Amino acid sequence: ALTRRVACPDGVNTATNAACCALFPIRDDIIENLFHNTCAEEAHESLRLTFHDAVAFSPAMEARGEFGGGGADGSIILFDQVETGFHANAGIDEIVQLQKPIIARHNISTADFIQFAGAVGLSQCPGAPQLEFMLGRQDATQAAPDGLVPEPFDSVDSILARLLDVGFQDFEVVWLLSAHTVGAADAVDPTIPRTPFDSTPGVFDTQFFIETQLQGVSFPGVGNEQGEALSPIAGEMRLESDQLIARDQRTACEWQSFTNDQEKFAETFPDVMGRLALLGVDQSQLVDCSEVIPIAPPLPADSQPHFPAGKTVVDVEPACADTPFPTFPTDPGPATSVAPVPNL
Ligand code: HEM
Ligand SMILES: [Ca+2]
Ligand SMILES: [Mn+2]
Repeated sequence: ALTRRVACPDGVNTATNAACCALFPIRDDIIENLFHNTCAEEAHESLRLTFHDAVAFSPAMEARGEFGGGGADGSIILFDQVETGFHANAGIDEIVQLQKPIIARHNISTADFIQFAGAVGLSQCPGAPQLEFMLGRQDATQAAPDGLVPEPFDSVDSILARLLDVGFQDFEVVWLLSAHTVGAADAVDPTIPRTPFDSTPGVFDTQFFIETQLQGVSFPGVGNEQGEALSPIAGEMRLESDQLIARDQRTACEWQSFTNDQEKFAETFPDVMGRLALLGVDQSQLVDCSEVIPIAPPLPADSQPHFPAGKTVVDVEPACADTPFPTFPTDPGPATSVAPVPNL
């Protein structure tokens, strides 16, 4: 069936719902002036911000009669004096300060902007699936309580329980952690800002799942910081939580299943990110504006799942009892060393 589209006042775009027209100039503004058309620090931090705003929501606390946070309600920016001080939000003040003036120059709720910017930011990353964007969140009237955002030194039990509280099963936590394929750490070891979680932090590929299954051999900086595990290659950071979730019996097979399955991202990541973006949100008035989210470029033509140079299957610590670890070609050349993510 043909979908009736309305012409937007900008004379350029059309939309299935007129309410979505307002998003085109915001999208173009942030692609140009926040992300600089690149999947780098600002796009990565904007994706992380969607999680830290939304996951601060606890039905378990509400059931005990306590305020459990408002979820995807913009509180992390609206009450940034409180929430950027939480230990789990270390370093998030930088993207908050970059997003604030952009929100001020557009007519959009802070809650919507955070989720919108995360989805648009991800579209800058080759290989990423298109995320849904629903418009119409109400802004927070108070800060979220501390203690709801998982930390990299938390136990697997605690991380899985926290995410189950907001509706995610064990295997869906693995789906969510695909985000770390475009990520780096600034605060885990502050002497080495923007140290990536995989060798391809500018690309939404499966390398994160392959490389986290390699035996860790060294620390990239000072070493052995809280929440840090040994990493397999120079310049790469491994979070203790990623190390443990990759090896836990509840999650290891799901983790391994991503190593050679780029297509799997298309059906899994939008599902869990779409639900994350609606935590705590009154869904009765929302408008689907997913059409405004760009389609990410494809992976580079020569890109294929691989072991980093110097690594082979003997370096793998397989953790899935059901299925052998897949084999991959080893990149040629001297041992891979990863450069910090650019800060634009
Ligand atoms: C479930 C447990 C999780 C833990 C313990 C965790 C922990 C962390 C930590 C410690 C960092 C580094 C922060 C820094 O030092 O700058 C990080 C980065 C990041 N996280 Fe997570 N994370 C989790 C889940 C998620 C989820 C569900 C998302 C989905 C959006 C996500 C997205 C990101 C991104 C995109 C970055 C990179 C930010 C950048 O490169 O600047 N994380 N995470
Ligand atoms: Ca990657
Ligand atoms: Mn960062």
